[in-house]
Amino acid sequence: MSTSPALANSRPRTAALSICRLIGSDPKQNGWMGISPSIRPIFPPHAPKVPDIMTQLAVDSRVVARLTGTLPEGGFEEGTPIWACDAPGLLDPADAPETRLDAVPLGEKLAFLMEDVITRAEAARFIDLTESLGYRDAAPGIQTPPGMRRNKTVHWIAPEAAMAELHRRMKSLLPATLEGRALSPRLSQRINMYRYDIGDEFNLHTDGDWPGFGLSTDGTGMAQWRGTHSMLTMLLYLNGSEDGIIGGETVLYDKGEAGATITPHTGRALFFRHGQNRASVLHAGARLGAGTSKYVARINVMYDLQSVAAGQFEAPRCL
Ligand SMILES: O=C(O)CCC(=O)C(=O)O
Ligand SMILES: [Fe+2]
Repeated sequence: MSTSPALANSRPRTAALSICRLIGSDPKQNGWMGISPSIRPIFPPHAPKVPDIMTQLAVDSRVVARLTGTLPEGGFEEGTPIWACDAPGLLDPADAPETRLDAVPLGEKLAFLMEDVITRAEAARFIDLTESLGYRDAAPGIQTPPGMRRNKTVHWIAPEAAMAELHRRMKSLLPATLEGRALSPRLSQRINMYRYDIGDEFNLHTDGDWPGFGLSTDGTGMAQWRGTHSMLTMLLYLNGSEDGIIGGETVLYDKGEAGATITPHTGRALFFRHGQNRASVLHAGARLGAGTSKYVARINVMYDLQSVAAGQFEAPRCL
C-alpha cells in the first residue's frame, strides 16, 4: 500500500466512497516508505490559548511502546511512540461538572451524547499535555487506507486516576449491559488524540474494537488487559464551536445516509457502537473549514467478555 509523493501532496478532498475500517491491530509491517513525518512545533500558532493553570501540571513523560504507525497519505513510520505520563492534576474530582445524557436519534443504531463530562480547564490540560508530547502524522498501531485519516495524532496511556475519575462521572449514564455483556469497571487507558488543522478531515469509516490497555506494574511498558473488550467509541471533544472552530462536525450514518451531525463542544462526548458487526456506526469527521484547530480524544468504553447470564464478573487483569 504505497503512495507516490505526487499523490501524497495532492490531498484530494472527496470523501472515500468505500466503507473503510479502522482495524484494532497493528498495521502490516511494510517498512519505511521514505516519507518523513512532519512533527509540529510544540505550540502551533493557531492552538487555543491555554490558561496559566497549565504550567502547574507536573508531567513526567516517557515512551512505553513503539509500534508501526500509519501515515495519512499511505506508507508507514516504524517505531511510532506511545507515551505515558504522570499528570496527577489532570482531572479534578472536586471540580467535577454535572454530566448529562442526551439522545442521538440514529434509527436502529446506538449513539448518544454526554454533555459536561470534563470542564474547560480540564480540556485545556489534555490539550496542553498532549501538545507537549508532540502531535505527529503517524498513528501507531492503527491501520487506515491512504487519504482516510488526515490529521495529526498522539497516542498515550492516560493516568489511571484520571481514567477512573472519567469513568466515575459517566458510569450511571452508560449502558450497564450491551448484548449481554456488563460494563467493565474501567476505561482503557490508551487514548488516541487527534488534532485537526484547517483542511484536515477523517473520511468515512467504522472504528475497530480493542482490548484494554494500561501500564505494566513497573510503569515502564504498555500492558494489555484480559477479560474485557471495547464495545463503544467515546469521542471526547476538547474544544469546539465556542472557540471558533468552523466545520469539523462528526457525521453519523444510518443505512448509508447521514443521520446525525454532532458539533464539537468542549466537554461534550459522543458514544456509538463499534467493531466488526452490523451494529457498528459508520461515521466521518468533517473537514475543518476555518478557525482554530480541533482537538478530540478517542477513548474505548470496555465491556466484560463474560456474559451477564454467566452470573460471574471477572475484573480486568494484565496479560
Ligand atoms: O474527529 C471526529 O469527528 C471523528 C474521529 C474518529 O472518527 C475517530 O477517532 O475514530
Ligand atoms: Fe472513527
